Amino acid sequence: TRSTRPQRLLKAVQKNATRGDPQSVISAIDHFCRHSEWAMNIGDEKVVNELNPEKVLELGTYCGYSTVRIARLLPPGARLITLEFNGDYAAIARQVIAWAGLEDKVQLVEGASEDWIPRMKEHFGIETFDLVFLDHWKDRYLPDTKLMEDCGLLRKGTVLLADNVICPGVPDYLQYVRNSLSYKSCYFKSHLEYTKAEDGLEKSVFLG
Ligand SMILES: CNc1ncnc2c1ncn2[C@@H]1O[C@H](/C=C/CNC(=O)c2cc(-c3ccc(F)cc3)cc(O)c2O)[C@@H](O)[C@H]1O
Ligand SMILES: [Mg+2]
Repeated sequence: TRSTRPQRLLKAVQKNATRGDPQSVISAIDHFCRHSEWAMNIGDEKVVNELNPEKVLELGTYCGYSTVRIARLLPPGARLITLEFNGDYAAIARQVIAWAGLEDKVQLVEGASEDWIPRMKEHFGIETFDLVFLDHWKDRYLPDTKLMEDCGLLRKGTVLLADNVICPGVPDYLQYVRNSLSYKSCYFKSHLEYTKAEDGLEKSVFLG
């Protein structure tokens, strides 16, 4: 059978990127997807650099591209937990993350966000997160945010960074974080990967 797109992405990484060099993994994936640098969501790097997070949660790993982009900026000892419930994608992402040499900063959990968010304390000993990157099914951003609130995983100052708030768009989530008294929210205009369409990230700080 024909290889899948994620399998071809992994091959491109193994062929064109240098083991242990996260930037070369990012460039190999950018090239594979015909991204161009200016189209990238540089918002995620700005937020990570400013925040210096110790504990990061990513919802929706896919092939691990944003995982590598974020994990490579983390200080030593910091940890990124990324949740992916599609076994094929999780298998590819594991190899992409390993190729980047970031496996000791990243914990990929194969499972659904709604099942694992309530288990962060007892399973990973995590009380609260410093940064959460939302990039999974768009209709799940809001329920999972409310679940994280209910599980006490957000502390005063926790940053939620949501991808694709314009395209494909997450209207219910945006309405919530922009109108809730518990968040201070702002929008990073960016471009949608692959195209020149406008997209953007929403950065929302939990106020406790
Ligand atoms: C619901 N709980 C969940 N728990 C764990 N993993 C979950 C998950 N939901 C989804 N996932 C996983 O996240 C990933 C889903 C991502 C959804 N993303 C998009 O649809 C998306 C779509 C576009 C896009 C935009 C424009 C366009 F024309 C075509 C595509 C751009 C993006 O940046 C996107 O992130 C998959 O790997 C899926 O298996
Ligand atoms: Mg996305």
